[in-house]
Amino acid sequence: MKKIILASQSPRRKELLALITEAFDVMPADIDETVTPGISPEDYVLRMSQQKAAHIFKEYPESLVIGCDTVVVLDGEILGKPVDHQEAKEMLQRYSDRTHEVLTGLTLLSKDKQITKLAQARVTFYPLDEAQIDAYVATNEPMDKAGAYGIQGGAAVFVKEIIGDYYAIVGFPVGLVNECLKSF
Ligand SMILES: Cc1cn([C@H]2C[C@H](O)[C@@H](COP(=O)(O)OP(=O)(O)OP(=O)(O)O)O2)c(=O)[nH]c1=O
Repeated sequence: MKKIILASQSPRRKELLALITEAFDVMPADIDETVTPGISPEDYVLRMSQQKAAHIFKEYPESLVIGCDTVVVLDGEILGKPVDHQEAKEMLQRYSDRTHEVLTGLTLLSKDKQITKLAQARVTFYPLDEAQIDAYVATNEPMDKAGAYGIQGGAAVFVKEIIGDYYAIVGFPVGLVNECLKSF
C-alpha cells in the first residue's frame, strides 16, 4: 500500500480518516478556491477536491493523496466559509425552516489511478430565531466551516432532518473514502 497523504488542514477530516487507518500524513493544500462564475456546485466541489489532491501529489508522486471540498448549496448558490460574523448570521437566517444541500467532492489520486466522487446530503433546519443565531455565531464555531455551521457541534440542535450522507456534511464522507480505498 502506498503512503496516504490527506491534503487538508481540517481537523475533522483528519479525525475521520483516522477511523479507517492510522497510517497517513496530513499536508494542507493551499489552492485558489475562487468560484468560477457559472460553474455548477457539483462541478465546483469535484474540481476543488481534484486541485487539492493534485497540489500535494505534484510534490509526492509516490503517494496516494486524498483531497476534499465541501460547500452548502441554497437556491442554486454556493455558500463557502463566511468572511465575518455578519455573513455567518445572514447564512444561518437563510437556512431557518428550510432545506439546503451540502456537497462534498472527494478525490483519491495516485500514479496508477484517480477516483473523483460526490457525496451529498439534504439538511432541513427548524425555524431559528435571532437570539439563537446570535448566540451560535458568538461562539465563533461557524467561522472555519463551509455554510457557517458545524452539524457535529452547536448546530446539531438546528437539525430537523437529514437525508443522505451525514459525513458529507462534516466534510469527509468516511464510508465512501473507505470503499474507494479498497480499489487502490
Ligand atoms: C457544513 C459543515 C462544514 N464543516 C467543515 C468541514 C470543512 O473543514 C469545512 C469546509 O471547508 P473546505 O474548504 O472544504 O475545507 P477546509 O478549508 O476546512 O480544509 P481543507 O481545504 O484544507 O481540506 O467546513 C463542518 O465541520 N461541519 C459542517 O456541518
